[in-house]
Amino acid sequence: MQFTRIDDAVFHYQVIGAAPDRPVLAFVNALGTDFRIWRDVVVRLVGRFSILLYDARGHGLSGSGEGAVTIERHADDLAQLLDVIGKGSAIICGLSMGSLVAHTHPEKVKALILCGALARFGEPEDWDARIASVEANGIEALADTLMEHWFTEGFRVDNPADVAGYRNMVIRQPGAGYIASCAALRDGDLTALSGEVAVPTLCIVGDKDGAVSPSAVANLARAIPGARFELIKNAAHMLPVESPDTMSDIITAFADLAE
Ligand SMILES: O=C(O)CC1=CCC(=O)O1
Repeated sequence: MQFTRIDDAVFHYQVIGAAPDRPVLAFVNALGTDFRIWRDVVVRLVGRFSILLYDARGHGLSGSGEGAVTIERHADDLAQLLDVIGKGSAIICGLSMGSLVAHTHPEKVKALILCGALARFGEPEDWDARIASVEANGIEALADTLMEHWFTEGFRVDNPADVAGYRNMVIRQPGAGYIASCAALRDGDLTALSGEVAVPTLCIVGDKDGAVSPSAVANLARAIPGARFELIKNAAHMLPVESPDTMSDIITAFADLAE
């Protein structure tokens, strides 16, 4: 199956490499992306894990549903999707917005991998300005800036087709879904939850991340009891695209320790 209904929306998902003896590894997307961003990591990890990929509410081929979107609502969707595939809990790896979603339902989490993660992203007025900009001019007006945040200059010079493709991905996200998740990010603050995380946790960030500062991610790791921290060299925000070898090595080593 590739689609399922959760509450008021249809969700696009895939389970890859399912086997009863393999730990479940669920990937949770960043704002403005769909699950294709994980492809190069998934192909490296597929024999080791049962992998769940899905498009978040209002992204990719998943529907938006009605009403406001919050980080908690995104997390409820993930929790229900794990139930749909018959898995009570998983190692959850979230990128950016996905990192907030990843640790909102502790009962569903065996271990956490938080990539380009913060407990709170930006100031509310920045999100309001972004929402106003997308309402007025569409996502396309942001796309070049996003590419600079997502990818290092070296990657952009060496891989212009990939960058053009991911630019297409972001500008083709449903505008209403993108705006709804901007509002979720504006209102989402998991600072109080960070100190309560009780599962093995790894925080990862690229040293050239243009969306979050590596030192802020290091601070998040310090706030989470026992969390490890990894800085990936020569990488920006879109770690699974720019650094799939390093990402998959780090994920495998962490899962070995966490099991
Ligand atoms: O879109 C951005 O600016 C970076 C970002 C913040 C949360 C997220 O998922 O992406």
